Amino acid sequence: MSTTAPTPTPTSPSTPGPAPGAAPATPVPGPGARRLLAALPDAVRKLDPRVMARTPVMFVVLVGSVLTTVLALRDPADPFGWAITVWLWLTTLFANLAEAVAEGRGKARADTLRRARTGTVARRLTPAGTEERVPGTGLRVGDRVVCEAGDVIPGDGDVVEGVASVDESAVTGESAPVIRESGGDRSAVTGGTKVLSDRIVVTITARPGETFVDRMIRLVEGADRQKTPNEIALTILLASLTLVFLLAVVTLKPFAIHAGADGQTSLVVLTALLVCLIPTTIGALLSAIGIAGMDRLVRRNVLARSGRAVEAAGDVSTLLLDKTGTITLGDRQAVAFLPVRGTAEAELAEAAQLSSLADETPEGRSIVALAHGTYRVSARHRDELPRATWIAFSARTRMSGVDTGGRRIRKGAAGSVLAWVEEHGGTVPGDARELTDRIAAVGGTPLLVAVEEAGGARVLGVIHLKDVVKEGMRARFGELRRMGIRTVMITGDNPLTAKAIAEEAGVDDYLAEATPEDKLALIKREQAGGRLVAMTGDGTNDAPALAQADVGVAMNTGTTAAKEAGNMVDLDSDPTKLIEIVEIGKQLLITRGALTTFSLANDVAKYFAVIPALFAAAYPSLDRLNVMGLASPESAILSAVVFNALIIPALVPLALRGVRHRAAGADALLRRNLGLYGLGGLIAPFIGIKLIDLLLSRLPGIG
Ligand SMILES: Nc1ncnc2c1ncn2[C@@H]1O[C@H](COP(=O)(O)OP(=O)(O)OP(=O)(O)O)[C@@H](O)[C@H]1O
Ligand SMILES: [K+]
Ligand SMILES: [Mg+2]
Repeated sequence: MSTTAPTPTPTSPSTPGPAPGAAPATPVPGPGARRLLAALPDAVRKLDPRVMARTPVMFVVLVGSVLTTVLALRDPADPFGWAITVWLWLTTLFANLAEAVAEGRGKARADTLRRARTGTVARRLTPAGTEERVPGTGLRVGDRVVCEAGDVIPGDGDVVEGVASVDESAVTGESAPVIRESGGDRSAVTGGTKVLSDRIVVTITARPGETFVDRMIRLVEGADRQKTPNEIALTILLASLTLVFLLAVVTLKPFAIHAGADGQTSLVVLTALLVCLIPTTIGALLSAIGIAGMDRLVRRNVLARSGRAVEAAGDVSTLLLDKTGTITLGDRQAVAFLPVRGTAEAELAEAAQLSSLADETPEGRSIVALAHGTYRVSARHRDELPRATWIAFSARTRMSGVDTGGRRIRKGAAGSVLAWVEEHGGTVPGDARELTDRIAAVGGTPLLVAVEEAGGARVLGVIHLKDVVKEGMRARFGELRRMGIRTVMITGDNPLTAKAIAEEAGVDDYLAEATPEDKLALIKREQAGGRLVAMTGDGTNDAPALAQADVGVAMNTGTTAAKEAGNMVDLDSDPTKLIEIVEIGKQLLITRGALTTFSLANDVAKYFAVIPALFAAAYPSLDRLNVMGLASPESAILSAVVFNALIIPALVPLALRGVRHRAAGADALLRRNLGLYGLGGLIAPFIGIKLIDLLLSRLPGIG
């Protein structure tokens, strides 16, 4: 992980982090009776017709329950009517219970997060530069606050001054401290986390009540949950099927009367038949499946802002990653100054230091440290040069530097600095290329240093910035390949460095010298080909691309801009987390597909129980359909209703856990699961209904 301080052993990227705030020793309670019981009050509350109306299938069951209740009250001596009534109410309740249990997990997590939000006192800087103490809730966007060792950071913001190690475990559950610093791609801090060492100044970027933790709480509680386009489509399909069955059952009514059943019984029976035929199983489990998918992500320390992004992850075919900080540790440190022939090492080191005095990026700071520490250049401070013009680094110019005392010094990407030298009438020494290529070939980033003074412009030499590929990348990218996902590294760095890192990390392809616009264009091009694109990044220059991608995963270590732009944030800042995200997305799609198939197949079997029972008296030949040999018409119908109700809680664990699958193409998985769950759905009711019938036929009044 890019942010883990060296002292404690960092967790390997493949280990999912513990749940936010979860005590590591306590086992997570299973889907036991306790959880069901805890969810019961919520399930009852969800009987509100306005809530039920969001799931048309279950709304029909609710109406059916009310109807049979009225009928049972009119004929209180009929045990059959009461039995059907009770089981229809249970069907409705079980559906609500499924959703309530799924939501229950998030509620527990929200409670632990709320504790991270307890009131803090902020040390706000006044315009005069003094400190004043204000409550954390009184902060406004743009306020600057000071945080020192031991302080809890009072709100979300960006570090504008200093470096500090921060304990973010209150939010991420990860106990290893992380580095937060101004200038680079690791500048964002989260309110509620704790500074462990040093002093930083933070500019507040979020209003109280709209912080990251606030949003996280709303998210895990499902308060902002909206149906995804896929869920809406499936809900419409289920509603249409329900309507078709409703019409079919209504047209059965004259036949039923003709068959000799008296009007009242036939109404109960027809209601029972309708509930058996409509897709209640999937109707009951649909929202629980979606909630469980989001929850699985949260447990892997990924926050998804929309269910739609989770679904898209299941279909992603291209993954774009930025290099620095995502594939590499991102702590680009200067390790050597290499002068061109005819230039003294000391002159290069001095110029490199001077050009970096105001460069707040990690690269800039490391250059100053190297010049002073290893090359013995005497220490300077920017305040000694009040008349200097400092040129800040930007991803577009790829250069930074200073104009001072008649000298202009620039350092930056080779292409940019060479262009600058030529523009100012200088010539490029023959060995400049040689030096940059030598650094790039080993995966380092060369920064060319050049100066322009009275004598003209010239290249002084090269700074070697070293970066390290994160551990285990190659194996994880191999895994993505097996899932059918192409990985492309995009970097602002030069093609040679990009090639070296791409080969070492094992990505399929790379794009070098990419500007933010290039990154965006690449995503649009992939999408135009009908592919769903995921992007992981951390920098402000990644933000447009993160926003455009179907799945934009921002590293938690990254800048606020990146985190705002993406639709997911990985609290562990592990770029290969996408493997898990894709798996969870696939699992969500497959689970929904499998349970829909099961549900539809499952209803077919109930024809064989209910239809023969309904018409047994009038059309004895229909008894051939009674393949299950059910005891009596009443017992057959009740058995079907009971099975229809019980299958819901029986499938809740599967809906919450998700259907297991291996790394394979989505099509193959889908086909396999359709076969399995279609067949299972067809067979299960025959066995289940027969067993229930055997039990029921022993009860008085039914058998
Ligand atoms: N502080 C700096 N001063 C001058 N030049 C720099 C500085 N930092 C980086 N560069 C140069 O600018 C190039 C682009 O840097 P930048 O950080 O924008 O890349 P990036 O697009 O974020 O890369 P990646 O996508 O790999 O994270 C670098 O390859 C380097 O040559
Ligand atoms: K059903
Ligand atoms: Mg970057």
